[in-house]
Amino acid sequence: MSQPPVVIWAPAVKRLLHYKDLVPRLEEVLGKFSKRDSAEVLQPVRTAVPLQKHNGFMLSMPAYMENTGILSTKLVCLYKRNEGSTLPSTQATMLLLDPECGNMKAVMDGEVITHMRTAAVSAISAKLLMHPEAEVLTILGTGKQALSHYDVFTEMFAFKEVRVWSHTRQRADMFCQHVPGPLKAFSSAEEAVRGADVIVTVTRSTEPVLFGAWVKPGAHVSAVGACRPDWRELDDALMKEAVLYVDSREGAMAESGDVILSGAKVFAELGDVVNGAKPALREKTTVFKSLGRSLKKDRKPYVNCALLTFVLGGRNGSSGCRVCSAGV
Ligand SMILES: NC(=O)c1ccc[n+]([C@@H]2O[C@H](COP(=O)([O-])OP(=O)(O)OC[C@H]3O[C@@H](n4cnc5c(N)ncnc54)[C@H](O)[C@@H]3O)[C@@H](O)[C@H]2O)c1
Ligand SMILES: O=C(O)[C@@H]1CCCCN1
Repeated sequence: MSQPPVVIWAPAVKRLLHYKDLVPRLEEVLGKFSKRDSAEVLQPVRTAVPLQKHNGFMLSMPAYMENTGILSTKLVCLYKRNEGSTLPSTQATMLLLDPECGNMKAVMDGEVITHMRTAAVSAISAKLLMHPEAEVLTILGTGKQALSHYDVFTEMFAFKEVRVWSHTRQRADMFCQHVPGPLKAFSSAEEAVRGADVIVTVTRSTEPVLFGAWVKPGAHVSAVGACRPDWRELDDALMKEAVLYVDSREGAMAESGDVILSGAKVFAELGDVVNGAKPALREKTTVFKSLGRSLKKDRKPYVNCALLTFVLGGRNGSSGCRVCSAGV
């Protein structure tokens, strides 16, 4: 009989997972994914179950990395919470299985993983695409993703100024009180954005919150919210003017309202840039549209929780996963 799975909850994930390890591993897997080699990263269609009664979705995101020996799935519940709700809008669990015999090796909290993975991929986009002398970072949104993006962007880059906007001034002020380091809260998104070199959009908005007319030419945008085909965070002007990078072409065409509804053309995947197959056009205005997974009804591999199991549960010789052998 197989051993019961190891349970790794949020405090342990926080202890184990560090951006300095996560960022290079994610960069490596983004590159592997863009080569479309199914022995490297195979992530079939993500299934989305609408929870109409509760205004949400349950997403099932399996992944297999044959060469690395990783089999996993992430389950995400995504809710459109009412304003003022204290419940998280995104909740996630990860299951790590042994690909040799199918037994479950670990059950992991997926919330911290989702916060950190998403922010780390945005930071990779900035590393590759922002102007090398970028000085001003603006974050639109003040939730969980805003915090993880603040953490990794300030760890990796030396911005002279960090600005934050939320759709209520109170939220922006609260965010500034809770994070260490100098931050400026703004009541107007336009004022927060004008002159910024890097802009991160991490809101639950379904309408544009960032407009091309405000964006400084040559700025880099990491657009993280709006993950449904009819949701927007960016307006048409920005989507059409900017050079568009995505995590997956298939995902962007299937899921991103910003891409689908604006008719913008994808220039490259981040993995293409990592692989040297496409250039990083730093001097242009660039948008990285982050989605993390695909709903498209095809069998193309995709990348998301595979990235995290690669980091958390990479094979350690023949003895099984690092997480289990570490006995966490
Ligand atoms: N791309 C990815 O891989 C990925 C991963 C995780 C989350 N997300 C998305 O990122 C977004 C943020 O996630 P989170 O976990 O930080 O959520 P959260 O609920 O913690 O924070 C959301 C923020 O959006 C703000 N907001 C809500 N409605 C708004 C509106 N109409 N206009 C402007 N701001 C509004 C809230 O005040 C809050 O600051 C969500 O859309 C989520 O689905 C994307
Ligand atoms: O890839 C993810 O994990 C997230 C979950 C929430 C919606 C957007 N994508």
